Amino acid sequence: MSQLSYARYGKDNIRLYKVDKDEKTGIHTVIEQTVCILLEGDIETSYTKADNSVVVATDTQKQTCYILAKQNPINPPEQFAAVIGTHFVETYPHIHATHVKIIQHRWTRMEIDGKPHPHSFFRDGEEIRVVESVTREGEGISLRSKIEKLLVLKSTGSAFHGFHRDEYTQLPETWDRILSTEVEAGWRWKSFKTVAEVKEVDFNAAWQAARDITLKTFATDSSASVQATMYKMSDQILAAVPLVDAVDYALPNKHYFEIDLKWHKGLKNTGKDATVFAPQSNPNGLIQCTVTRKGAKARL
Ligand SMILES: O=c1[nH]c(=O)c2[nH]c(=O)[nH]c2[nH]1
Repeated sequence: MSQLSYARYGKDNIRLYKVDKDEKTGIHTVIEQTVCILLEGDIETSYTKADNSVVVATDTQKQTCYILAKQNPINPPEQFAAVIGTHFVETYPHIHATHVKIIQHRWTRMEIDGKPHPHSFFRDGEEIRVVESVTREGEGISLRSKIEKLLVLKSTGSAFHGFHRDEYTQLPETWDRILSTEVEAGWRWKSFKTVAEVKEVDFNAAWQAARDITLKTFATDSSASVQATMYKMSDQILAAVPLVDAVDYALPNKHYFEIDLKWHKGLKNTGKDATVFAPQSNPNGLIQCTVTRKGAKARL
């Protein structure tokens, strides 16, 4: 009658914290992550025949995550994802693929009296660093890194004019508008054969470069549109990180509407006189793109 056509299982929302304590200087470095592990393989009978002998319990997966975190660096998260993924594929002959997602939360070192504090940190926003990995038996490790939930706004330096007009168009052209978005930026790495190969890569430098390029381009570009600005960002990340094959952005356009206040004693609050705006929750524009190197296959 029926057949199992998709099966993955594992542990989600494994919360993990690791501290590195430098004995000489007394400086602590902390990392907090949320890990998801999903396994694939010859596990059909656990669904179709109640055969638990093929099940590496999700609790075992969680315990393994803690042990691997004790035995290995968990920063950069790309490297830890590869370590976890490879462990399951190499340890269990019937497990053929591991999908690992790691969300790294921000703990930024406090500055007290102008000096970096050795062991105190604060959460400076909701921005997260994300890694998605797939380790497949015989096929190596594929990695995608992401920045998510980085909220930015510029109060000028953005225009939107010259767009298609017809009988459905009401939006006026603008040469000066507010631009705000919550950045979701991803970069896909060339595939790696082994964990040793992954360990050679400076993922933290790439994350820093992608973040710096995103912020600098957002701030300094005379934006003709979200589309044009995000393409410039993608292009620069591809140039800065040679091991990256593809860069993608998904940028919501978080609108700020002008409010006409001339009904009140002729108050001027539109065009160049606009200072009070109404931030909109929804609907919002949503602009997406993937940019690859010339000659690479497009995946639109
Ligand atoms: O940068 C923009 N891109 C669009 O496609 C668009 N559409 C729209 O209404 N406003 C904007 N802004």
